[in-house]
Amino acid sequence: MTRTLIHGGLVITASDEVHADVLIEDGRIAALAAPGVLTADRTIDATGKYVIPGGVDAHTHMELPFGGTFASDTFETGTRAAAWGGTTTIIDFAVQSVGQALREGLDAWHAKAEGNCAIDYGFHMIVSDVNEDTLKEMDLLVEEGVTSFKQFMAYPGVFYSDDGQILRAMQRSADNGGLIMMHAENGIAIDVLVEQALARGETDPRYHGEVRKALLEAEATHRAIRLAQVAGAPLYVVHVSAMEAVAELARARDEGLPVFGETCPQYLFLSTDNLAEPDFEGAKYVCSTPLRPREHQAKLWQGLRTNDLQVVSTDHCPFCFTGQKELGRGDFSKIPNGLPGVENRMDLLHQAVVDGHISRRRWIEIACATPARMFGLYPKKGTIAPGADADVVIYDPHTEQVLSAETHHMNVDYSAYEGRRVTGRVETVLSRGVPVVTEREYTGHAGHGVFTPRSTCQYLN
Ligand SMILES: NC(=O)NCCC(=O)O
Ligand SMILES: [Zn+2]
Ligand SMILES: [Zn+2]
Repeated sequence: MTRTLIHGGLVITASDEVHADVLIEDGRIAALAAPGVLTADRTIDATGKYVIPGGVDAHTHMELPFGGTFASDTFETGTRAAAWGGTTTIIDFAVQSVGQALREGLDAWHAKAEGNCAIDYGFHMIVSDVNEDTLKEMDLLVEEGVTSFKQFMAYPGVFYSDDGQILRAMQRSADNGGLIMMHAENGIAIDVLVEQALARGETDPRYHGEVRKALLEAEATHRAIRLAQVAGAPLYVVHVSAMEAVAELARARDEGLPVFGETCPQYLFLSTDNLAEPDFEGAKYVCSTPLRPREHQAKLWQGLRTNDLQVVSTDHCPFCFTGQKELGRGDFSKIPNGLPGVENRMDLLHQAVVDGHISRRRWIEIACATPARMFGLYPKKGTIAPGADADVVIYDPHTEQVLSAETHHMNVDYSAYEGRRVTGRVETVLSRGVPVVTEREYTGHAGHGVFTPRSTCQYLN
């Protein structure tokens, strides 16, 4: 059994910052000790670097079918890119199509992922068809480690659930311990506004942002919160972008309700200015919930600082500009929804530390520890402590890099952050003690990553 020592770095977790050596044995963290005390067969020098837990990205969509095409990252390319960006666990969304059993959808996602992943992975289950059978299946999924379920108040005719279906799923999750994750936008009202905009000849990407109004995100967020309250269930609202939705979450949390919110780097760093880029370039930034005017960003940062928002995930859902985003030329509603970002999250959030939006420990909390706790993976994932999986990143906080499609590893022909200069860079990544990225060379392989069953949300126990 090889013993590896990470020597001389600043170990940062959600709760501590300490100069310590980290001993790894048998894929797990064996000990932390004062520098120089421990010895091992192999030593990684982390002098002047941060030693942080591998990122936990709780919201990805590899190979998602959407709008007549598929998200362009496979589990192989997407998890490799995640590793390059310092993320060592993803939780992807298996899809139940209408008329299908949950089991069928989940098995299909296992088949896509198994043997192909560079890093560990889990699944949430998208529930598109709430009926008696589906509700019973939810209990079984919780038992096998798929403990969270996404429902959509948007996309009528595709993923959409009405309020009755949502309430029934929430009641079930209140019983079986599952966590409902909500895409909170009033999709019925949005579809009316889409039709009216197109009838006026408003077809450019920027109209995607105009019809998907902040008030319709806030209204749906409020409705989801109250439905969860009636059901006696906890609630996690995904990809929050509107400040009015943050206010709904803050109010509910002040009332003591177990509601949680996630935002994404695109809402913190990009805006409707990007959606308005000419020559159809705005299509690169079409996602739902949509990018908002800049003034929303300050409220999202504030929400992250005050813990009204708890998690930053990517909602990584890449579509190439050529051939995929282009499906919506002349009709913004046909642009496949989603942005690439699984490789960029840890760096962008480190830049937020540099810019003074959050502290170093909060960086690790929102990107590693809290998503692990929220989705039942802690302390196996999300921290550096004896017994935890040795998912560790050596992070160079000083080197500058320029984000670009020329250099990224995601299987997509553009970067949403093209040309952006950030300070900090992943140097080495270990997944269960195995080097996946070694001094900026890829040393991982497809099939190293394994399905990781999860317990229920650890904020409710
Ligand atoms: N977010 C987005 O635009 N695409 C992925 C699907 C979803 O999360 O709603
Ligand atoms: Zn969504
Ligand atoms: Zn998503």
